[in-house]
Amino acid sequence: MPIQIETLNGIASKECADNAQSSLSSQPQWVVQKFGGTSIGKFPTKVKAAIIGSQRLGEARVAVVCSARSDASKDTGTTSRLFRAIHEAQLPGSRDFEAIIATIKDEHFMAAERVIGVVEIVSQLFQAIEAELAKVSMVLRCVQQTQCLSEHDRDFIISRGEKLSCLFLTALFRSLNVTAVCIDLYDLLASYSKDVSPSQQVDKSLFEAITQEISSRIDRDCKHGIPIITGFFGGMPGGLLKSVGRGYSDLCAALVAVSLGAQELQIWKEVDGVFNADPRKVPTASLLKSISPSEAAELAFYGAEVIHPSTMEHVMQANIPIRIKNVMNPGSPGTKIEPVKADPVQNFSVKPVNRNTGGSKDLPIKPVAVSVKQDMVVLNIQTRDRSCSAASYLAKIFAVVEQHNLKIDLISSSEMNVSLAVRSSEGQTVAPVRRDSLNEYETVSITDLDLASALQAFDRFGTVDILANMAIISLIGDGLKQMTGTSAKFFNVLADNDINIEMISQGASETNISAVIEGQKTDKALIAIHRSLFSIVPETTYPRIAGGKGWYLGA
Ligand SMILES: Nc1ncnc2c1ncn2[C@@H]1O[C@H](COP(=O)(O)OP(=O)(O)O)[C@@H](O)[C@H]1O
Ligand SMILES: N[C@@H](CC(=O)OP(=O)(O)O)C(=O)O
Repeated sequence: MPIQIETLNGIASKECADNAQSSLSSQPQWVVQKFGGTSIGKFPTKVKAAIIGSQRLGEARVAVVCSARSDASKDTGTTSRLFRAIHEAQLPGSRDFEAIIATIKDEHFMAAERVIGVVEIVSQLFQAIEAELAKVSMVLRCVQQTQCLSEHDRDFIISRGEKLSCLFLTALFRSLNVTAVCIDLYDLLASYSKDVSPSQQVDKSLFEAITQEISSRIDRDCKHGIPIITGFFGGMPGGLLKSVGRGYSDLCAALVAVSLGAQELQIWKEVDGVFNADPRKVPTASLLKSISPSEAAELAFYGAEVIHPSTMEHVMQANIPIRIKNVMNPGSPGTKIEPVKADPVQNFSVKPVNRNTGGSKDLPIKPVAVSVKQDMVVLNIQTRDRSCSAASYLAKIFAVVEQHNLKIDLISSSEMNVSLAVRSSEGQTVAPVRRDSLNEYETVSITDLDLASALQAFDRFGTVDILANMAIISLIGDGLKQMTGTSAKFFNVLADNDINIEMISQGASETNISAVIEGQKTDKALIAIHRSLFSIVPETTYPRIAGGKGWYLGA
């Protein structure tokens, strides 16, 4: 049996792996490593090397959290395929879901044969994969017959993507004689989640129950070796997909880190860390060595796909740093998100002090990044009833927003007009046209059901303009509000590049200035803003930010 192990430093022997394992049991501290679907799909040997490399350092036990594998991109990955299978099963008479499940099986089989060198382990893995997919097919057939899909069914089906991924990685380690145990968190708090109503509060006590259960599972099932944990966890009211959405495995990793009291949570990506702009769109973007939790949360929410927005809160409260690392370049230190001293009122994000009046010297002196969030729809709602008070008008609008589950990312309002930038649900379209009569909405392509029904509700008390295919462009940095002239420069750059601004938001957050622009102009906007606002020149030439040094606001 081949027992050579590829490590970060080359090839190690079985002895090294055993040493690593024995050092595990004597080391109480944990490092939690989360790997995304494309990393596991495209670079499994690099993922394995990153895990074993960390173990060999011997300083901590490693716990691994896996997302569902994707061979090429997230769109064609296992989770997306499972979503499509669910969609097909809901179409009366369609059997196409069976072909999708067969494709998922083939992809996992091929990966196993390609990467795992021990025939016996590969065949055991095949059986385990078949058993999981048989359960998925059974639920899908049932959905088709009954034409009824519960959140519970949806969560179960989607969760199997992470289970397959963990089975694969566990088998890979077994083939290398490294002890690894697959831990499935789908049925975490099973009794709790079955009884729980979708309106149940997602509060501190829920997360405490979840983290307690995770730690007792790991303690019970994996006394030694590497726990390989599904990035899907059960127990969220209304289901994980409804409450957290795609990218949920970052939150799972955060909860695992909290439950183990980890010394660090590592999110492994295919980029070196967080850059001051999307490095795939802005070639001159530079890597940020560290950012604050509030900046990371804002960046995540406003489009940087490096980390899920829900990840920060729990780990920061538990005083656990996050490090973003690159599977392709494990030697690079990546980006660190360091917990800041908790403010009892503001939770983990400590309010920056006004620099103009001599604030803390720890504060940054420039915006840290620019980001873009695509697929936004702007609804401009204007009241028809002038006699109604502004307060009751706003109350009506927000009641509709809540009832129809709209995800609002930006709001701006005057007395009788409200503009909402909302996300159109995944894979659902809204036509890029303005319409102001309800009947006409039906003639355009709004397949987003929540949005379509919300529009009908808004139409009862206002006239609605719809702008589709929009994007939010955001400038992010702690204390931005206090940086004199920053927003003027931001908006000027957009104007100079002939980019129209549909909506502006500044002031609600200390950390963010945002504008809504046409989606197709975002690349141009990103490059122009990065060029103008992120150039560093010698300190002496810098004149313009009160209290700042070394950062130049441009020409
Ligand atoms: N500020 C940013 N810093 C780093 N990556 C960013 C940023 N904004 C957007 N991105 C994008 O986030 C993605 C993160 O990396 P990757 O590991 O490829 O993603 P995934 O987990 O979706 O496979 C990249 O596609 C990168 O282009
Ligand atoms: N597999 C899930 C959850 C996830 O977190 O994915 P990733 O880590 O690959 O972004 C999804 O595709 O949404």
